[in-house]
Amino acid sequence: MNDAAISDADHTFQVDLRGLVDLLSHHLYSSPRVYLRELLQNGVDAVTARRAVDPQAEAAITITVADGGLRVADTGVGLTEADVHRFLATIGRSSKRDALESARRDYIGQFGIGLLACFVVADEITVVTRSALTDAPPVEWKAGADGRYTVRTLDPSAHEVPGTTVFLTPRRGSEAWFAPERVIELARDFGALLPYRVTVVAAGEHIPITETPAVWDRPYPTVGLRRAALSAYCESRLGFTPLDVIDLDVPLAGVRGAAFVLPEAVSPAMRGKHRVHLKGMLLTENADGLLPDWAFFVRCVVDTDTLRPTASRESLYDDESLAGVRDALGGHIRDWLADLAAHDQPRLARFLSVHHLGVKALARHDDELLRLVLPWLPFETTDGRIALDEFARRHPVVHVTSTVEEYRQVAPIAAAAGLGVVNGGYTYDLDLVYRLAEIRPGTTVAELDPDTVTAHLDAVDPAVELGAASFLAHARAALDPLACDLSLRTFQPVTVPALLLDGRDARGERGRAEAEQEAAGRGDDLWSGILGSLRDQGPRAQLVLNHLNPLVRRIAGLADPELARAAVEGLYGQALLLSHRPLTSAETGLLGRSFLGLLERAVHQPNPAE
Ligand SMILES: Nc1ncnc2c1ncn2[C@@H]1O[C@H](COP(=O)(O)OP(=O)(O)OP(=O)(O)O)[C@@H](O)[C@H]1O
Repeated sequence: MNDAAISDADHTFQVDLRGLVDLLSHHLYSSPRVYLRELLQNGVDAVTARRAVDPQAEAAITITVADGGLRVADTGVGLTEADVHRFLATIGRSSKRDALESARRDYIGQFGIGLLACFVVADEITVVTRSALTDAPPVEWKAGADGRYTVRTLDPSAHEVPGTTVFLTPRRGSEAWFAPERVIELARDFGALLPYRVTVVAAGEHIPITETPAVWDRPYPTVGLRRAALSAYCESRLGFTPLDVIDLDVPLAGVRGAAFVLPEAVSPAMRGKHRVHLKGMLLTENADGLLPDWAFFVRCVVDTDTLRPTASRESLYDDESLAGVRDALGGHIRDWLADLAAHDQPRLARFLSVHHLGVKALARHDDELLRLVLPWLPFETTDGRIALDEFARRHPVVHVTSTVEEYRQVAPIAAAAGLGVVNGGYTYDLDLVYRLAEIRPGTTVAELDPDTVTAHLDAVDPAVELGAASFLAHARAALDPLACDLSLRTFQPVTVPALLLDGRDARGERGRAEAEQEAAGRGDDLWSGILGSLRDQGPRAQLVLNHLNPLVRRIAGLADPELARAAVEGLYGQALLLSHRPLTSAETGLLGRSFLGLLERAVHQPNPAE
């Protein structure tokens, strides 16, 4: 044999089973509890395979907890000795993958690694199996976590009927996974919806595990009883009493189940936590991606026979089928909402009082739904917390603020002056209010801008304006570098001396003015020149002084330029603080200057006693 012949020889990969089991237990499965799921699943698939050839064959899986160990027996198809070598002893090989496409869809398993999950809790697996397809005697397969296995033929009396029994003894430290109550709990969790009868036998007692048909598939005499049964199911499986129950049924994707409306508001960021069964077997209690993001107000329990699991079988494979199911389930939730809007407004109102945020998120992308739920969606407005549609009926021009602070400060004054204002500062509200114009012809939506508010405030008597001319000239000169105009008006309440109005554009202008000053401070003439040239085009903020306010009346009479400047800067600063906006460095400087200037004047007043 020459060198070339040696190097060309075929070699076979060796698998280090210990390394593989370590990988599975620490990186693939989230908990050793999956060992029971894999055993159950193999039992179910084996029965399915047997029933494909013998539809009348018994279909039962019995888990017996005894002597600290576990025995899982099924009445499935069983294995011949050749099958044992081929399927049990070959990692990654699955008889289900070899099956015809049509039959493959009936099985839960597909990867050929599930049995290894038993090595997460046991050092040895013993399988005694007898094929239902041949007359071959039973075979025993004993495999160790070190990768060695033995196969021997048994006397027919060792397994009198076809089927398979798997024996496990816990590894030291894993005993808790074999405790009867733990086994019953795991079996119920994973197996309650399986299509064949599953029983746990512990201390001589036979405990039924399967509760089929699923609660959503059972017949009920009335709609009320059905709701009550589903609510109780939600309580036991998801831990809350739902506000409402929505039936889910997507026949094309073989998805059935229910969506339960959460009784309390949750953050839109809190998604997932859906319970998904695959052909009855619980896949995960934490499925994400099953519903559109906007449907964060429901939790689902579904059974599906088309969605694909990942190899860990603990989440759904994110593919086109899942996307299709997500759309279809989203459609169900939307239809439910539309139905409430049309036929059951009290229930809709109860739902909206908890989940209006979710519905607003949904309605933003869905005109039809927006039209449907709009009459009941609550918004904060100057007419109180009312529906947008009702508000639009009262106010042909709907003014909206883009921040909560702006609303708090300006809306009461604007409302007193006869303007209708909606607070657009909360999540989604601004978008929705603007969309109103498209959906409701004849309605105008406008940002609450400084000019509109000022125009609605009562002008002062021309004689008063004339008397304050000197003060106003000094004050305007003081505010000009801040890109702010000044006007004198009267408005309620009298306790508010000044109102600072700056729409979104004016805020941009304030930023520009700040940048210009900074550039000038750095001696950057070119940049400050460019910024300066933009100045005249920029919208300006408005400081509106309230001539009903006694302090303002006195200030308006000031003739001393220095005092007038300090006073108006003080009023500007106070109005700015009330608006809760972040201060620019120029504004912080102005506030400090004005406060100290006024303090200085206060302490320099001649003492009448002297
Ligand atoms: N109880 C059983 N009865 C009959 N055959 C079985 C049984 N358990 C396992 N097998 C055979 O052993 C093969 C490997 O099983 P294993 O659980 O490792 O993988 P799988 O079920 O095919 O796929 P998955 O990794 O997705 O669970 C199966 O395909 C099946 O042929």
